[in-house]
Amino acid sequence: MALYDPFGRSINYLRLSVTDRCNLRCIYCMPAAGVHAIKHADVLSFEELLTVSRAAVAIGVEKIRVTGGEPLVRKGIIPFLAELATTPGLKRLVLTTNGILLPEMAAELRCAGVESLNISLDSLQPDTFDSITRGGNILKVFEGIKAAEEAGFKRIKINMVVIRGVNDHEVADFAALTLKRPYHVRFIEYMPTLRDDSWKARTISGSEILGKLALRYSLQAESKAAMDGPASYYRIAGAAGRVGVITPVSCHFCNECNRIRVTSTGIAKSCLFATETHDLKPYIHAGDDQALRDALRYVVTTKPEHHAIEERAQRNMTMPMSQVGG
Ligand SMILES: Nc1nc2c(ncn2[C@@H]2O[C@H](COP(=O)(O)OP(=O)(O)OP(=O)(O)O)[C@@H](O)[C@H]2O)c(=O)[nH]1
Ligand SMILES: C[S@@+](CC[C@H](N)C(=O)[O-])C[C@H]1O[C@@H](n2cnc3c(N)ncnc32)[C@H](O)[C@@H]1O
Ligand code: SF4
Ligand code: SF4
Repeated sequence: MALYDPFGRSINYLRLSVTDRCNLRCIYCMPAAGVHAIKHADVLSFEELLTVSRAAVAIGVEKIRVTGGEPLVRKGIIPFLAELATTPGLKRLVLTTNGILLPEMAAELRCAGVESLNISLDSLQPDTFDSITRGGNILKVFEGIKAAEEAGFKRIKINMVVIRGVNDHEVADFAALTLKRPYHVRFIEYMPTLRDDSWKARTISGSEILGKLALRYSLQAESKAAMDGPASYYRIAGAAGRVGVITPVSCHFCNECNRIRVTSTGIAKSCLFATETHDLKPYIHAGDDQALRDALRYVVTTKPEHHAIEERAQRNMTMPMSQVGG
């Protein structure tokens, strides 16, 4: 069953946040003091998350990306993923993680039926990584990537949020990772989701990033596969992997948006930046699957044509990504 929004976009992708908690505190995602943790009682149980997922698949979702917070810190995540993977009609189950817990969990994730991993890594230098994540141990992420490869994950995507003056000098080094390994290294434009009066100076556009890479490498544009997310991809001549840019700020992809979001508290959002939210809990708690499906269909009808990042930033509207799922 195909699901379309009012702008004719096919909606087949759900980003499901399973927790707001995290073992890191990245400077662009959470305030220094962290965010007020949501009470356990307000977080959907795994059974409830499965109910939402099944309803989404029943109305046309074919791909679910599990995210957070850090999805791997939630106790019981592996059996949950194994159950989710068996949802009839679900074609692809994927997960986004900061990689810290992958050394011990990569093999279990693979066995549970997760098809591919997106791993966030914003620096290759221990000190810079430590200051971006406020204390993270980069060696765990390196080990995690290795463990994911050993576990048989074929398509490992590495996400780097590029921030001017912080890590932009590492862009070419990240691209070099694709020369020998089949990684997809994606450069993400920094979005002002927390209060940041100098965000425009700190955000580096996808085209500037590609310009930097073109100084060192010859890049060939690559086509996208069905159900792919927002990245545009390129290959350095002869490289095993590819590089990509995700340009939420310069807004090159809202016209092909294919997704809705549900948070760990059962709040559905039609857009990452939507101010209107839809509480699914009443339908989940009532055990009314038909009403839940109708509510999700309604969310799709409220999808905006594009985001309003600038207006939000001007009005100092903040949104820790750890609560929405990125
Ligand atoms: N504005 C906007 N940014 C998004 C959206 N989806 C993903 N992003 C950005 O892209 C980052 C990386 O997202 P991922 O979790 O790796 O997922 P993805 O790139 O959508 O997924 P795949 O292409 O399926 O691998 C997010 O953290 C956001 O910064 C979206 O719908 N809107
Ligand atoms: C919110 S995290 C959740 C999953 C997991 N904890 C991780 O870091 O991969 C998902 C993605 O959001 C991205 N993100 C968070 N805040 C962002 C911002 N202000 N601008 C751009 N990307 C952001 C992160 O880099 C990460 O790739
Ligand atoms: S980006 Fe991911 S790892 Fe970093 S603080 Fe946010 S949720 Fe945690
Ligand atoms: S900003 Fe909103 S409309 Fe644009 S791609 Fe993201 S979720 Fe879709």
